[in-house]
Amino acid sequence: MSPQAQPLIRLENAEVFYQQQRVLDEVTLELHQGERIALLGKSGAGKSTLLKLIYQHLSHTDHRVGWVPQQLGLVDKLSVFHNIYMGQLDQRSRTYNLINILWPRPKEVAAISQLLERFNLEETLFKTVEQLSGGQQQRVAIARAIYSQADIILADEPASSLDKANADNVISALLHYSQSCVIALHNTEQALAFADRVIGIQQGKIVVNDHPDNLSPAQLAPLYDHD
Ligand SMILES: Nc1ncnc2c1ncn2[C@@H]1O[C@H](COP(=O)(O)OP(=O)(O)OP(=O)(O)O)[C@@H](O)[C@H]1O
Repeated sequence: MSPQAQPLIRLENAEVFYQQQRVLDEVTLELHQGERIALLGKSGAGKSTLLKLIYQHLSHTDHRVGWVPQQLGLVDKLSVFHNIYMGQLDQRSRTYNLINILWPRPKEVAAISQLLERFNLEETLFKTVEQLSGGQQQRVAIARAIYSQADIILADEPASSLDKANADNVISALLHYSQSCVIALHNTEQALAFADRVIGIQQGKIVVNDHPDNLSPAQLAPLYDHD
């Protein structure tokens, strides 16, 4: 990345309040194309709030954002195919969408099946989301963000319901398919292994913002200390 590159977004002394309580405080941050960022901090530190703020800022740009919230945003009564297909609804004509919703075309079925294989979900293609486990649903939400061909994926603890093998697989798929991503995590080792920047939040303030080569698990441990 060239240091002169125009950032995707820049936050300067950003604050967020919920009911007069400040939950993000003086956040100054730039995100650049191509960066893989891990967001760390204990529960309630402000990770989701920061991701939502980043999402709001990106939605005012031309960049396509793949958004994987903690609640996943899937439609329970629809199939995995339909949920993932919805990731590209705005890129296709209304007629093509209608045809695929009623009679999924072999081309789209093949593309989505291939993605599902990456997540060990190939058996679930025409199951409804409500028939899947929490961890399977989490992987479907990530597959949908990838299928949407986003410039940047914002994922809020995408590996929280997964065992280590699936969690590693999900993170590596996110890295493989996304140009840029910001991933909120609780696992410091995972963050140090994949990210090219680690941002640590404590009580709404950014207290770490560095390359993993300059950080150790011991340096990140205070992020998880009790208040
Ligand atoms: N809608 C809301 N109304 C009031 N307070 C909120 C709201 N959403 C979050 N908060 C508060 O803002 C603070 C930051 O919450 P946030 O969800 O950003 O933390 P987090 O680091 O993502 O936590 P977790 O790891 O548990 O998801 C917390 O104190 C939380 O209670």
